[in-house]
Amino acid sequence: MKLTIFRLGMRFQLPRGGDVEVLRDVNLDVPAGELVVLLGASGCGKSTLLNAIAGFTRQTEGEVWVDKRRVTGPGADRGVVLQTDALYPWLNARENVAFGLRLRSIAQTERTARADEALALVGLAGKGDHATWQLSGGQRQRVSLARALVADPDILLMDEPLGALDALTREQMQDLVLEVWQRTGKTIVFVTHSLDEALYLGTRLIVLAGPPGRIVLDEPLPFARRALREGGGAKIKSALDFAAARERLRGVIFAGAQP
Ligand SMILES: Nc1ncnc2c1ncn2[C@@H]1O[C@H](COP(=O)(O)OP(=O)(O)OP(=O)(O)O)[C@@H](O)[C@H]1O
Repeated sequence: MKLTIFRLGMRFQLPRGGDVEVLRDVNLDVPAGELVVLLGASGCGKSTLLNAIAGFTRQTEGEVWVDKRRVTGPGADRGVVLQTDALYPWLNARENVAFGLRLRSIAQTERTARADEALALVGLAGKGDHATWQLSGGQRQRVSLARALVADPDILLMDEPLGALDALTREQMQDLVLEVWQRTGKTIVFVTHSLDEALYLGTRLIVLAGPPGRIVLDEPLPFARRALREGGGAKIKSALDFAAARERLRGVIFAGAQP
């Protein structure tokens, strides 16, 4: 489903009076099925933008639309995965995935079937009965991803979902994100401050600079589709054009402006 961000601005009130401008005039049109990566230095407003799309915080200016519906709060049309997994320790993996369906009064058999299907999609088939403490960090983030997917949202919002993982697990999870994207065709907005991750995962790259956060680069990327065609990333990440793109991007981020 299409995502539209129109003249979005955000100011936060400061406790001692006054306010701080965190986002200014952000405009973005994301067609259905695109994998958009939001990249920018720490504090430039990436999470603030994602939270506004999720409906967790209300922007002070502008509008967010999912297809023809205006976002005014959280909704089942947007699934969210955060850096910390926030799984309920008293529930097993399947129950964690199915939790949102329970709140929507979906019958137990359907909840179980849908949770198991979502777990299979993230490579955790047969792990539904596992307690959360029996799962590795990567597996816990797979459960979080399954939990976001189980309600079949139109858009998947991911805020540094791989940021807390070790380097090897992170690479495997990047390929999982690509696989899930290919199999589900979801529109994904993925926040990261890793240049390599952004270049590898996105079909479109948005660079934010700030404060106040604004878009300084918006361009298509070829590497994700190449990785899916060629079945893996190691060769792509060490290719000359990937290294050149990384260097150029580094310049953009540190200059905070277009090259
Ligand atoms: N509720 C709030 N009140 C005041 N300032 C805030 C609030 N939330 C965020 N900020 C400020 O807004 C700016 C942007 O924060 P945000 O978390 O969106 O950045 P980010 O790009 O996601 O950073 P990081 O990569 O470090 O997570 C920061 O300077 C932060 O301190």
